[in-house]
This record gives sequence, C-alpha cells and structure tokens, in this order.
Amino acid sequence: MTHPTETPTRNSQVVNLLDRMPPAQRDALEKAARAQVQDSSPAGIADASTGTVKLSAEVDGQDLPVVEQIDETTRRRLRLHLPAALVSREVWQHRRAVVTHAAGYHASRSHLYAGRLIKLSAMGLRSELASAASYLLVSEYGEMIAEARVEAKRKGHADHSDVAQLRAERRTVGRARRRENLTVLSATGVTSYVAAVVAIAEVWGMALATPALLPVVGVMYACGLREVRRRSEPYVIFDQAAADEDAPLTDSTINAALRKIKVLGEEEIAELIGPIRAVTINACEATLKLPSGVTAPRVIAAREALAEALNVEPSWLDVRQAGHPNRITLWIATSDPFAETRVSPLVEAPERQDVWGRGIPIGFNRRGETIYLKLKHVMALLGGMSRTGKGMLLRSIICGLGLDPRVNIRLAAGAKPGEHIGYSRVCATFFGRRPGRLDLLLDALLMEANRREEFLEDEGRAKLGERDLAQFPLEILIIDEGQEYTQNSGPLSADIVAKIERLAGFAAALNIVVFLVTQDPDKNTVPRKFKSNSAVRIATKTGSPTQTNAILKEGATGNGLRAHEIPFERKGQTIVDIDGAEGELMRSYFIEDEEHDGAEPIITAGRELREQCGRAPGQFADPIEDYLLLATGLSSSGGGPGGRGKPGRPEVTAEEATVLDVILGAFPSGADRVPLEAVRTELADWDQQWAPRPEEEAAAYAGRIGKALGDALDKELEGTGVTLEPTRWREDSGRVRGYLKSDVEEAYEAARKIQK
Ligand SMILES: Nc1ncnc2c1ncn2[C@@H]1O[C@H](COP(=O)(O)OP(=O)(O)OP(=O)(O)O)[C@@H](O)[C@H]1O
Repeated sequence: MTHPTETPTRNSQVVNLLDRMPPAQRDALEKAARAQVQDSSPAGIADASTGTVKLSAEVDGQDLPVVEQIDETTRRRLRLHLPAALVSREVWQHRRAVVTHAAGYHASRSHLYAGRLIKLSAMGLRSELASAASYLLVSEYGEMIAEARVEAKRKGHADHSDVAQLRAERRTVGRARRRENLTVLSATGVTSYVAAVVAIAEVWGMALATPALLPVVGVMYACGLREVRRRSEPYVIFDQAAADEDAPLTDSTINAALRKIKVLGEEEIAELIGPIRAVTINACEATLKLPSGVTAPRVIAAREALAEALNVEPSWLDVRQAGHPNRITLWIATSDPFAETRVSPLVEAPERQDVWGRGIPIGFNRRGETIYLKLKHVMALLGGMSRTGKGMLLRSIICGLGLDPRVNIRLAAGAKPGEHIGYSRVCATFFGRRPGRLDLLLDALLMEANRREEFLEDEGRAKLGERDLAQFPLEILIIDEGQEYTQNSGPLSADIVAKIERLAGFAAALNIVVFLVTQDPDKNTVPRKFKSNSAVRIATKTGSPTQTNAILKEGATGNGLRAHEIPFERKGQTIVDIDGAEGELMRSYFIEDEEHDGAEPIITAGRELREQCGRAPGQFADPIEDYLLLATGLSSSGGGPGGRGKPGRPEVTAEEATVLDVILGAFPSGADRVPLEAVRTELADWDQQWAPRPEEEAAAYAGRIGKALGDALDKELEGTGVTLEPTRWREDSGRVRGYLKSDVEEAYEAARKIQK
C-alpha cells in the first residue's frame, strides 16, 4: 500500500505519518495494506515495497489501492473507563478456563464426594443416636454405680446401700427424662416424619419421597460436621480444584509453589497485581508483588524448581522482573510452547528488512514472541549436531539478509553447496567446497577492512555506523559447514583459521561480520579467538556439555543453558545468546525445505528489491569479487555464472556453460593439473546428472562418468581435430589420473574457434 505524498520543496522533510499512529492502529493498517496488495498481485504475495513511503512524482499515473480505516475510538471510549478486570477479553478467558476446569474437576470426583458425605453423615447419626440413648438411659449413673460396687466389694460386701440408692436415683431421673416435653415431641416428630415419608413413597413412589428425605441428609451432615469438630480431626469432603496438576493458574497455586521452594516463608504472600490473563491458547500470565525482602532475581534464579513445584517443564515457565525488583510477571503454559512449528513471517510478508536496526526474525521464544537477530558490529557463531536445524536457521537468516539491500552476502559452503543454490541470486559471493577460494576471500575482506579503517582514520571516527552503509555495505561472510574449512582443508586450515581470527579481532566495527556455522562444535572447529570475539552465539542441539560450552559462554551449562538437553526430535529448538535475548530458549521459524522450496518467493522478492536499488550481484562495484576474479580468473558473484556455487569465467553464462568450462573451472588457482576425482566433484556441483546415484558403487560411478565425459568432450570438440584425454602422473600418494591445464586450454581454444 502506498500513500502518495507531495514532492517536497527545498529544506522540507518527508514525515512518515505511520510513525505517529498508535501501535494497534498501525498494525491494523499494515495488515489491511498487505492483504490489499496480496489480493491484487498475480502471485498472491505482498511485494517488497509494502509500507514504503513514496512521493507523488514516483507514483504518477499508477492506480493505487486505497485502504479504509474505521475510527474505533468512539466505540471503545466507554471500555477505556472500565477497569481491565471487567472488560479485558484475556482476563475473562482465564476466568472461564478456571471455572470450566473446576466444574469438570468436581464433576469427575462427585462419586468420591458422595462417599465422603455418607461417611460424615453416618458418623453424625451414630454419635447423635448414642448421645440420645445415653441421655434417656441415664448412662452417667452406670459409672457411679460401678464405682460404688467396687467400694462395697473392697469393704467385704457388708454394705450395698450406696449401690441401691444410685440405682433408684437412675430410675427416677430416667423416668423424668423420658417424660420431658422435648423427648416426647422429638419422638412424635420423628415417627410422624417417618410415617409421612413412607406414606408419600407408597402413594407417589420413591421419586417424590427422595426430596422429602433431604432435610434428614442436611441434619445428618450438620451432626457429622459437629462431631468432626468435636474430635478436632481434619476431614475434607471437596478437593481443591486449583491444586490439580493441570489446573489453570491461580494466586493460591503460585503462593503454594513459592512456599514449597522456600522462596517465600510460611506466612509470606505474593500478591496478584491485577487479574491473571490468558495470553495464548495454552498459556496465561500473572503479575505479582513480592513481599519485602524477596526480589525478582531470586525468583528468576529458582525458575527450574518453581516449574517443578507448578508441575510443568522448565521450558513452559517464564519469570521476568516487572519493572520494580519486587515485582515479577510469571508466564506459564499448560502444554509445550515449542510443540508447534511456526512458519517464518517472511513467507507471508517478504518485505524489506532492517538487519541493522530491528534485526531478522529468526524464531519465537516460549511466550511466542518473535526473536530478532541484529548483525551489527558482531561476529556470529552457530553450532550443533547434524540434522538439528542449523540449515533451517540459516535459511531464515539468508532470506532476511537478502531482503536488506544494504547487505553484501558472501556465502562459502564447506559441503553440500546444492542446499544453498536457491540463495545465489542475492549473494554477492557464493561458492562451495573451495578452501583456496575461501582463503582468498578472507584476504580480500582483510584488505577491505584496512580500506575501511583508513577511511575512519581520515574521518577521525572509531567505527562505521548505519549512515555509512551506502558507502560501505554490511559485509556478511557466512561460512557454512565451517568444520570442513577449519579442520579438513589440509595445510590451508591453519591459514583460514588465522585469517578468521584476525578479522574477528578488529573488523566488527568496520561493518564486516563473519558468521561461522559448524557441526559438532569443539576447540578444533571453533577458533578460540573467534569464539571470544563473537557476541552472537546460537546453539541447536549439541552432543555434550563440552560442545554446548564451545558455542555458548564459558560455563554456560552451569547457568542453565543446556543445549545438549534439547530433545533431538524437537528440530529447530535453539538457545540464543544475542542482543535482546540473552541465553534464551527459542524455536527457529520454519521455511519449507522438503516438499517445495518455500524460500524461493522470498529470494525473488529480495532479488527484485536489490535490482530496484542497483544492489543485485553484478550490479554494483564489488572490490571483493574483483580481487577474487583477478586472482583466479573466475567469478563467484551470484554463485558464479551458473548460479550454482561454482566459480566460472564471468563471460560464460549458465546456459552457455559447457563441460570444457567446468573442467577448466576445476583447476585450483595456480595449479597446472587436476585429478579426475576433482573434475567429477565439479561436474556433480554443476549438474545433478553428473552426481553419484543413490547406492551407486564408487567404481560404477567412475566408469559411468568416464564414459559420459568422453562422449560429451567428443561432441564439444567435433570438427576441431583436437581430442582431450586424461593423463597419468605420479604423486606421493601413487599414480593419479587427470587433466593437464595446457591440454584443456588447447581444447577450449579449439572449441571456441569453431563456435565463432
Ligand atoms: N524450526 C523448525 N521447525 C520444524 N522443522 C524443522 C525446523 N528446523 C529444522 N527442521 C527440520 O529438521 C530437519 C533437519 O534440519 P536441517 O537440515 O536444518 O539440520 P542441519 O543441522 O542443518 O543438518 P546438517 O548439519 O546435517 O546439514 C529438516 O528436515 C528440517 O525441515
């Protein structure tokens, strides 16, 4: 949605009125604008310019959609004056949950309650009958008579007068009691009542007699209660619904849990500030004032024990300080907040991103809030075991970076470059599995860092800022499967590690970021100095506490950051230690990667945005690619001429590339020969038909490719009179088969001439 604005006169300024709207109204307008553009765009997605202010001159003659906003303030005015406890939908939602839970809880226990009521009533009836009988039979005289008899026996049966006298007295008192008005009335009442109930039952049946029995039940219950109190025995008929395992949160549950973990003393109370609110389908939030002497950090430190006391997993509970150190907000879920996969917002809205200021949306925390990754003046590290979601996280990051044209993405894949081919259209540099080229790329970045430093020196400044991005774009070098370069590149590994560490030491403030992604992180795969300089640390599931410590802060596992305890089946669950989310558990956003390429529309939007700004690969002066081209004669801008992560001669486009181009591209810089094995890898990277088939034996694969290569070369060299055959030479490891560069260059020239 575009708002036409008058072209500004000199010294005037364009003001974005959206910035002045209340957040709710702005969100509604943004949503409506996006829906409008989605409806009117052929692909059904909002374009990258949604939300961009344009001047009237820029949109002259265009048919712009109009989004109407209804002013809801008047309708809401009354609501504004009522307390939140009465009008808040979330509060009522929580209350409904409490009542519904209590009703279900008590209904399921009704048989227990009936049993306890009958027991209590029987106890009451028994005790009342016993005391009535004791009254009417004057049983208190029984003891006195027994004592008189013992006394008489002691005196040798000489005198029985006391016993006789007491018996006579008992008879007189008993007679008097049985003639008392109350006794007579009670007996008459009870017999009349029983007769009436029997008569009702006989005439109208038991159904009508039952309500007539209710007073008896009530009286018996009251008698039972009196008896229980007299005995001072605890007797509970109705259980507490709030104490149930899956009961919605109430203040009594919270207080009981805080007392159980000894954060509160027996007499202390944490008071609710405002009502408890339902915040998502499965979670609610309460704000509490703690008693004096108990602070929020103390409760936060005891989070895990509190979770246990509240019968939930630690990841289902979040405790934060609510401004004052004596106040906390407590957020609790009734089921795993990470159970559900969430699709990246970039899929729905592939719009311009602000990597510098706001960051890239990479995932959501337990509260469902979006976590943004800012790549400003930092070095970044991402590690974890294989198949734990590193690639997916990188997917969100590269898509986000692609949508900010101020960023130059340099992607060096240590393995599986095929996984990244889709990103090549927004990558200033992209290549796979080439330690030599990465070494050169690091040299180029070090030179660029020096150039930027000289600029700062001239300017008298210490670091580059956002306003310098037009002149010095944010250079982000992503090294995926970094272990292949830092550990498995033979003699080059040491050079690569040393250069990464050097860059990490001083380039962050120069808008140069190294983002190292590594499998099975440890001391060998993560260079020590790089780690100590990285302010962005992200761990997917790791294999051990040592691996967790290799990514997150030293002693991270002791601080509760236990990436090795993340369940393997919860793909994408991650611990991030980044600006704005220190040591926070999150789950990465999902962008479809198996059924279809869900990143494709985002990368297309990023490419279009970059083309509009003249910032697509190849469109701008790029000293780093220039350096690589000069050193190797090959370009990897936009993933090389084929866009497949294979550097090639810049003059050859993907459609024009031939097998000869691929063989020529397989020679490492400065080498005069290349083994057949390297040629096969190069061909497989270029086109899937050259890759090994599933379960194909190495020998069968070599035979198939040897034949196909021979045929393809014959075809390309047809009519030239030149043939190209592999040669054998001796190396330390034994005899090697491959091509000599002079032979390939001769064949290449011959083929070129005939094509002309
Ligand atoms: N946040 C997520 N939500 C849902 N599924 C995910 C998420 N992250 C990853 N997955 C799924 O988990 C699987 C493995 O993810 P991914 O390929 O990113 O792992 P990886 O760590 O990069 O593995 P490797 O190191 O072997 O390349 C994929 O099938 C992916 O679809």
